[in-house]
Amino acid sequence: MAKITLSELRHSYLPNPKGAEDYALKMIDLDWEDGGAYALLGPSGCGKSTLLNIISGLLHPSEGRILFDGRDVTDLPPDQRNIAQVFQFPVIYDTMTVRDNLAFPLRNRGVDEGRVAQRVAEIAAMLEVEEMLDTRAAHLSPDNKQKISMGRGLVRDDVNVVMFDEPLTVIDPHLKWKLRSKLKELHQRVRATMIYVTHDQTEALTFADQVVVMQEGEIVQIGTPVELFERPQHTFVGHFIGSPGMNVLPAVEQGGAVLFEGHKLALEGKLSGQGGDLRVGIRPEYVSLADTGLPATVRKVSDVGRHAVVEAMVGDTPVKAITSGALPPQGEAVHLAFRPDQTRAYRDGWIATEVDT
Ligand SMILES: Nc1ncnc2c1ncn2[C@@H]1O[C@H](COP(=O)(O)OP(=O)(O)OP(=O)(O)O)[C@@H](O)[C@H]1O
Repeated sequence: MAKITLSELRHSYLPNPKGAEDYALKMIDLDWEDGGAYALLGPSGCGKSTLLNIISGLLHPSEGRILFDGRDVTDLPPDQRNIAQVFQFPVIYDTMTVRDNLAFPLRNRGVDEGRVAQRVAEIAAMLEVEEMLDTRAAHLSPDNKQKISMGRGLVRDDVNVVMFDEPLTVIDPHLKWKLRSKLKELHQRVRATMIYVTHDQTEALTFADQVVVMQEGEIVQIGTPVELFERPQHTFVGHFIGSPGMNVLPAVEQGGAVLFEGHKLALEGKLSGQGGDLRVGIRPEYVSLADTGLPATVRKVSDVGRHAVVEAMVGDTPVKAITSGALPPQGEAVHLAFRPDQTRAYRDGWIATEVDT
């Protein structure tokens, strides 16, 4: 396994790119540490596949270098990069048995049969597919085919990185959670460097120790699932992660204070920077219905099981609060309290409050 360094990477699909908008990847500087479990998370079109294809060598970046353990591999073709990849759709040989499918990547590399048998047995046990080993792959369900496809990605222990590209797309929803936690467990056992690409926050947060969040060709935050939830560095992260996402509210600055709909807000710390489009971000988990606070009118209440989401209008702006207490009826006048240590300012999307560490 290897540490993977992406240094000053940019990529444009256009022959003569001009402005930043012509780049599918704007400027990526990133280290993937050896043995880490990473997720690359972002909406459709943000550049995930472009980045993955650059790492695997299917695509040559317009600018920048890719290093594996410090060795420059930018000009190496995919077959010399020693990468295992698991795709959205199963890549297996239908006419072969499960055993031969799992053995294939090893035999292809000339691994001796004793070691092949041992490794296939280990992977089959981890994936709990031992009883299928002699079944022809054509007879497997789509879920099991994808499991075997994952097994093929994990069977070699000499690869630099295992990359998963939306591997649960074809999996039945009720089996997804099982395979998700299985993959996490597999990473803990094999300790390979793994990159899991997805647009699904639950998949990313369950699998990864570190989540790399992308938006429009840029990395907006790298952090643990807790860090992304607790202190979003960008409004996009706050909104994209969480259910519902962070409230992102219009704000104005007045004499060093931050006002939302004319009300002064207490923030987590000192306001930093200046100018730009000022917003306040607070997660619905940290907004509560209280006796005092911002006057609001309830617009909608959605009971989602263990808690409810109350949406209330403060002036012209809707604010969401997650509450488990008594639910107010629609149209009721209420007060909203914001937890100050979870209330942050953002300028042009980026965090603009400082906390003492
Ligand atoms: N072969 C291509 N030629 C031209 N533009 C492309 C090509 N592939 C991707 N793009 C553009 O590059 C940007 C990033 O696309 P990319 O496929 O990397 O995003 P993604 O995050 O992987 O999206 P998805 O989850 O839908 O695959 C998009 O604007 C896309 O339209």
